[in-house]
Order: sequence, then C-alpha cells, then structure tokens
Amino acid sequence: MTAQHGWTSTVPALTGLGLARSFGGHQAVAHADIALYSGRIIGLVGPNGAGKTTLLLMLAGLLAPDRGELLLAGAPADPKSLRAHIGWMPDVFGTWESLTPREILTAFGRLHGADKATADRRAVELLHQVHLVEFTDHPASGLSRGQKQRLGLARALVNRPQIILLDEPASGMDPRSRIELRSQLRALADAGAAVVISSHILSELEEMVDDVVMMTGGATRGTPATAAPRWRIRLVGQPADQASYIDLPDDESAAKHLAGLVAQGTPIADFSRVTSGLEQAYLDLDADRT
Ligand SMILES: Nc1ncnc2c1ncn2[C@@H]1O[C@H](COP(=O)(O)OP(=O)(O)OP(=O)(O)O)[C@@H](O)[C@H]1O
Repeated sequence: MTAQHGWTSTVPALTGLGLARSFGGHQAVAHADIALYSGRIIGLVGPNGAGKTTLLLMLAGLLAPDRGELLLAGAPADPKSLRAHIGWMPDVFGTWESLTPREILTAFGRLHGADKATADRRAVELLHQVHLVEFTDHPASGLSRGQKQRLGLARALVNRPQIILLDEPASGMDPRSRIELRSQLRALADAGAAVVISSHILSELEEMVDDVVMMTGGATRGTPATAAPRWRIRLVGQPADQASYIDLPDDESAAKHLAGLVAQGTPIADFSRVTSGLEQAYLDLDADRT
C-alpha cells in the first residue's frame, strides 16, 4: 500500500505494547502485549470477558487505548493509518442490513478512497471469493448467520489489508464454510498478511494458527509451550499397551525425527497431529486463574 511502511517478515507488521483500556471504572484490558508478523496467523484465546474484543478494537484503530503504544511496521501508528492497513471482521455483522452485499462492499471501498467503478469491481470480486455472488443484489437481511459472517470477511478484505483481525469469524459457519475460511486465511497469510483470529473453538483454531496468545483478566499471557502443535509417531509391531509412541513438540522436530526413522527403514504405523495441546494449555491457564 503506502510507501512509508517497510513490511518485512522480521519487523512485526503491528505491535501493541502495554495496551490498556477501561470502560467507566471497569478495566477491560489491563496490560496487553502482542506482535503480529507478516505471513503468520495468531490465535487469540481466553475466557469470556478476558478482553479479547477490546484488544482487537484497539489494534484496529477503532478504540483509543488509555495507555500503551501501537506500532505499524515498526513506526508509531495513528488510528487513521491503522484503519488504512487493517481489515477488521467483528463477531456480529452490524447495521446496514437493508443494503445489498454489493452496496455494502462498494460503500466500504469508497470509504477507503476507491472510485465508484473500482469499488464496485472489488465488491463483485470479493463476493465471488466468499461464494456469495448469487446474493450480490439481494438485501443482506435475507442472509443466514453463516452467510453474514462470509460477507463480514469480504468487508474486512475490501482494502486489501496487510493486517487482518477477525473476532470469532467461524461462528455460525457450516463445516464447508469453515474449511474455506481456513484455506482463505492461510492463502492471505501466504501472500504476506498478518492475521489474528479470536476464537473459543480451540480444536479448530489449533488447525489454523501458527502461534497462540492467551488472555485472561485483561492481560496477555504469552504463548504457552504446550500450545505448540505436537506430533505423535507410532511404530509398527508395537503392542498398543506399550510405549510405542514418539511424541514430538513441534513441526520441525517431528519432520526431522520422521525423516530419520524413514532413512533407517523403521516401519511406521501412524504419524499424526495431537490436537489436545491447546485445550489442555487453556484449561491449565484457566485453573491458574481460579
Ligand atoms: N463498551 C463497553 N462498556 C462497558 N464494558 C465493556 C465494554 N466493552 C467491553 N466491556 C467489558 O470489558 C470486559 C472485556 O470485554 P471483551 O468483550 O473485550 O471480552 P472478550 O474476551 O472479547 O469476551 P468474549 O469471549 O465473551 O467475547 C468485559 O467485562 C466486558 O463486559
């Protein structure tokens, strides 16, 4: 987009440092640190009321922090530049339901400075991308919850953002839409976007994300080691009741170990991802809190 920001994979695309925000006397976010990198998808997880949405709104430039700093590609960011570079998908599709998907997306394109013809072209392109083209000119009020979520995703992508923030994007989506969402987000990350997804569906999140940031009581708690994807290799010929598994903590060590076994000619019965790591880490964190 604009030339003044140097987007690289080493400097975070967006950094939030010591962010805090209260509503009246209630401290919604007390201290949040987060760094989003191009090409990576972060899962933001935590119990209800932990402050995830409030943090995302601050990162999106839609809510002013009381304290803390926001850096866009390493440079101090003001709300206007944040909004120019960020795509924001709220958990519920808001107002404007009497308008059609085309009108909604075109209006957002115009808000981002596109002329009418360009905004309209982008709207139709996005409606194809999220498989809503048959509803292009029907009022959005007639869309199902999952279809509205897909329209919300299209709306977040109008400005071709380098940073994409999604609050509970998969809620209401059917399995096919969730699978498509996952591959669309991975494709966007592969094309250089930095992505954050807040979600309570931990097993699904684990399939989608590269890193996890936990939040409880208004504070980020970093990435739990146990949240890293874990892999399990089962060797052929070992009875199931004996220690016939080799558990590996991350993708790299799993790939190396597997290659070593294959090179030695060791017969392998199964190589699979252990999906309970994030759920267990979440429960451990929640138990610490109570
Ligand atoms: N506009 C607001 N006015 C007053 N309190 C608010 C406001 N927004 C959020 N809060 C409060 O701040 C806290 C954090 O809310 P937030 O929505 O950020 O949490 P969350 O982690 O996204 O929760 P959930 O998982 O339920 O969506 C909650 O106690 C919430 O009630």
